[in-house]
Amino acid sequence: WYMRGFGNEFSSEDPRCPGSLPEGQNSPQVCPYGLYAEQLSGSAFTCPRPANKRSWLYRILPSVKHKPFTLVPCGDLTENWDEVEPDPNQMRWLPFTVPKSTDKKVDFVAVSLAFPLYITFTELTTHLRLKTQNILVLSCFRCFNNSDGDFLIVPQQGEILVTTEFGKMMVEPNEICVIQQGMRFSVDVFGETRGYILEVYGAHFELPDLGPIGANGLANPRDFLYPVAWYEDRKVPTGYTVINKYQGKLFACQQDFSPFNVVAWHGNYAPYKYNLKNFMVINCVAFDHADPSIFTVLTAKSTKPGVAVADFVIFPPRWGVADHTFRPPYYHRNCMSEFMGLIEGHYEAKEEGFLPGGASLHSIMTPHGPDADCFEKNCTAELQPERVAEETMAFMFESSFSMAVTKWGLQTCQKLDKTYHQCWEPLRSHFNPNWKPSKK
Ligand SMILES: O=C(O)/C=C/C(=O)CC(=O)CC(=O)O
Ligand SMILES: [Fe+2]
Repeated sequence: WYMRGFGNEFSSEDPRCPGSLPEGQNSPQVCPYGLYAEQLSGSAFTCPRPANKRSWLYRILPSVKHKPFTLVPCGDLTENWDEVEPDPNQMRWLPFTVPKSTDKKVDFVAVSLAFPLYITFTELTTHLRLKTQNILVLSCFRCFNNSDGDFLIVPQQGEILVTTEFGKMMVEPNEICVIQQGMRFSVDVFGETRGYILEVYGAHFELPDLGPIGANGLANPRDFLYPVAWYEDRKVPTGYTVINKYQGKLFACQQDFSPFNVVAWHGNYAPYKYNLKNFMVINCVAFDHADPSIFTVLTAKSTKPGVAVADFVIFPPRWGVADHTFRPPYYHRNCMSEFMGLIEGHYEAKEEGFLPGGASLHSIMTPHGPDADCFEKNCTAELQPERVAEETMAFMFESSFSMAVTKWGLQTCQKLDKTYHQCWEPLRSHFNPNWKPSKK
């Protein structure tokens, strides 16, 4: 089970150790059950209260007890990290291949982090993440910790079991989870598994402000689920590896016990999950296509008011009812970068070619919009109320930063759809210089 809310002051004890959370203070001289107290700070100590994030962990051994970190050699996990190529073209990728469990690099760390699709070293990275069965190995003997930023994980195929210092979360397609900077975690999969990861630096995800919408709507705080404390007191004499991403490089260290040894914790800095089906969709009920910001689930704000490092936006099933309107997304150029993925179904602006497990990238100011089929169909469609995106879940990582696509994304993955631009080629001029407004 889980605790509900968004960024609350939570507290949780593993039921095997009642009273393990110290009463009335964070750092007693001796903690209950002989535990160590450890604070994890997700914000500067002096951040204003609304942004101040920290948790207190009460654990069997503190995380400092480990052998020194050493760089994971290049040519292994980080080989795809620094080759980046700017390219303003519209890009689309066919569904990414799920590596076979016999392939060499197939745990969460190896597969997920070795293949960044695009990178800016300032504020965010998108990883296209694919993985498979033997992540088991990872959860028993390896965990991961990101010192650089936060991960937002979007499983697309197969459920994942995320074990963290705060407890366990089962996350299935149509759910997302967020694991913040510094949290140790591992991932188990149960078959062919694929998903997307967005990494942001320097900001945590928060719920967007609602302005005139009012106090309720979009993603409601009560639908976010936080894990409850769970510990294992497991010695690993053969060595447990902690992998640490620090300044864009991977480091590994050994310790002789499981890091998932937190018996109790309290605080407002913890991982969480959210089911996208709980999103309260708001849409136009009169005319015109509303801007996609109405579909923002979570936002990582930059220091400029209203400008996000990255927004996580979804396009869920809903009603389309706008009168005298071209209902699909309009043609546009955007000062933000738009990376899209598809969890299931058919996206309205691209019925063909944009497939579950694939992706598209429309970079800053790169023109894009509905393909020719979609345009022709929708200028003549009879405008009845109709369901849009039934059985579909598309999403967008939208960022104010420009992206450079890695060599892995351009070549190695072999999924770049070189024909993407052709979906707009049939668009033809309908211009008629003799057009007259119709008499009312
Ligand atoms: O309002 C929306 O529904 C989407 C808005 C978008 O910007 C996403 C796209 O750019 C879609 C696309 O044409 O690929
Ligand atoms: Fe767009």
